Amino acid sequence: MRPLTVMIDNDQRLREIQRLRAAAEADRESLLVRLGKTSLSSETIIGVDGGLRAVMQRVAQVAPTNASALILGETGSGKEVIARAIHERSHRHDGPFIRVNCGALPSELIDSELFGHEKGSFTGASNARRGWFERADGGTLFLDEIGELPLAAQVRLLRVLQDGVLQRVGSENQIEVDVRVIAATHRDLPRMVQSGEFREDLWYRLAVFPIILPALHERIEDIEALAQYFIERAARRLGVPTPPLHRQEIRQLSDYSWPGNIRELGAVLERAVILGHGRYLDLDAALGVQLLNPVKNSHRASPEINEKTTVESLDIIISAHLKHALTQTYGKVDGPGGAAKLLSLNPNTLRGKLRRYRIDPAKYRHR
Ligand SMILES: Nc1ncnc2c1ncn2[C@@H]1O[C@H](COP(=O)(O)OP(=O)(O)OP(=O)(O)O)[C@@H](O)[C@H]1O
Repeated sequence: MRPLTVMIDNDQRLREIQRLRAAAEADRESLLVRLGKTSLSSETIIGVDGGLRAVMQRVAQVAPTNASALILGETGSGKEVIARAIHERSHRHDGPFIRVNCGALPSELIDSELFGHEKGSFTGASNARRGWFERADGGTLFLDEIGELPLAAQVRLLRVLQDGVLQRVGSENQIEVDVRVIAATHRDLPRMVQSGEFREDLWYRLAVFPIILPALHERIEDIEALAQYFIERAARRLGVPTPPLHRQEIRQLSDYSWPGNIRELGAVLERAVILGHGRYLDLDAALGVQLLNPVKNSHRASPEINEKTTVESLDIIISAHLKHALTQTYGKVDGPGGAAKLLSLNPNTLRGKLRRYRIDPAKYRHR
């Protein structure tokens, strides 16, 4: 009979493996949703004639080849959109496009997830399973957040890329796969190579064709078109009329630093459409929430702070705060339940502020 402690260890390990499998399964579910109709087709890439012109030229050069591509860019800057564009413009466009988030793979399951496993090859492997490489056969495998892949997995990935064959976990058989790999990361891979966190041979293999995606603050010329696109999309989704986008609002969007890039822009504009009930864009309030979020803004806020942006940001925050109070009081300024009481301000002082920030309380009465 086995000692009790060993049995407990095994049980715990099995439970842990099952938990990890469930987590991987959940990630796969979200992946499949992304592969479906929520995915963005290349038709809607904004900026192809603007800030993405050089990137799209690179896409056109690399797409018809079978070369690996490496997309480098900040979080939310559109790396997946570009990976998909390469796939759609390649001769593999009828094949699968599969995105795997390397950062979300539990380290114990990386091999099994990428290369598959045979039945009984490890505790919990009750069935044989094809890995993502096999599933992407004839198509493109998009390895997102490649910088998160542990060194041991990097070695095995390199081997598959070089030889075009893989072995499932627990099998001696070599399986041939025809997969084009596109990798992406927001991390500084060359620095990781220097520090030994990323293998140099894999870097050379992947970086055959690097594509550097500009951050949103480096392609301000696209802000208006992107904003218009996101406003229309939000209005359509919410079933409300499309509110107009004014010059002053475009300026306001252009002045912000966008640490979360295009994803953040989309979220801010959706919030602005919601807050303005489709009648107008409540950009002050939508951006106010963003500016009050110190975590998201911290990494780029400091070098850009100067007197002008600080004063402007403060104005935006105060104005958002006043609007928020008026939303809660349905436009009532003084008396019981009024915004003055809520803000502990003298009603005349509040009226002065509302005039200064050109806020009309009447606009909030209908809500
Ligand atoms: N050029 C573009 N035109 C329109 N929408 C875009 C464009 N680029 C990105 N988006 C949208 O912005 C959001 C973020 O894009 P995407 O997921 O491709 O960024 P990412 O760089 O891969 O992000 P992460 O680093 O988090 O993986 C998505 O909703 C995408 O549809």
